[in-house]
Amino acid sequence: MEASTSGRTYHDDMARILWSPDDITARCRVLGRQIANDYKSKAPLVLGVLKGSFMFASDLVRCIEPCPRGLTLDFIRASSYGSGTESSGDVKLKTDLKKEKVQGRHVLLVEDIVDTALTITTVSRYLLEECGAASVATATLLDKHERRKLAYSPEYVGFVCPNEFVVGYGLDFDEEYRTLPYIGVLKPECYAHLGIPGPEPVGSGESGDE
Ligand SMILES: O=P(O)(O)OC[C@H]1O[C@H](OP(=O)(O)OP(=O)(O)O)[C@H](O)[C@@H]1O
Ligand code: HPA
Ligand SMILES: [Mg+2]
Repeated sequence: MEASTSGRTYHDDMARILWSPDDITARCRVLGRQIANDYKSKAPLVLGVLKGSFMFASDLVRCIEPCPRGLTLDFIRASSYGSGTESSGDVKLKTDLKKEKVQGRHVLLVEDIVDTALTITTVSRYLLEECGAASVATATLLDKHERRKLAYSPEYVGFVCPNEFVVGYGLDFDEEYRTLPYIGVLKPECYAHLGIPGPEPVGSGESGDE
């Protein structure tokens, strides 16, 4: 289970839950129907961006029905946050995708979150410019558009995410909390407990209340 050595669970570390498992399931169904309709005359190559997208990709693809031309699934690894709450700015890609498998394909990237958009931009450029994809679109569960460093508008968005660091349902802080079945915000003391300063508070509000 998710208990730490002290007997605490990940759930105990949550300050607020933003989206429940039911909220997420409902959005997966809506997005799956939209994607099925948009790709009905194409055979998309759905590419999950690991690790964060592992739960969303798994749930979303089961909702993409019907797909009369077929749908193939693969993954690409991209990381830039390491153990912190800010992008390092250096997006490291790891993939064993064969370029010829991507060439001429309509790629649908699946992301857990688009935040600064450095990751999705790097992955999209790689697929279009180096692999010759015919098109690249993105389905992201969360869109934290307030934090963009590069302009990017994902085609399919589950939820608009407030400007806060979120965890759960694939999203991690220092590799933890990915297994939570919902998405939420950690208690501030969790960052101190792990020996890393917490994210900048939202806005400039000195009272801490929104
Ligand atoms: O828009 P951006 O600011 O680039 O942030 C989004 C990316 O950050 C996270 O990946 P991370 O580097 O944490 O790797 P992970 O998926 O293995 O957790 C997340 O899964 C996205 O891929
Ligand atoms: O808010 C976030 N949480 C976890 N990982 C992330 N990667 C970008 N933004 C986030
Ligand atoms: Mg991460």
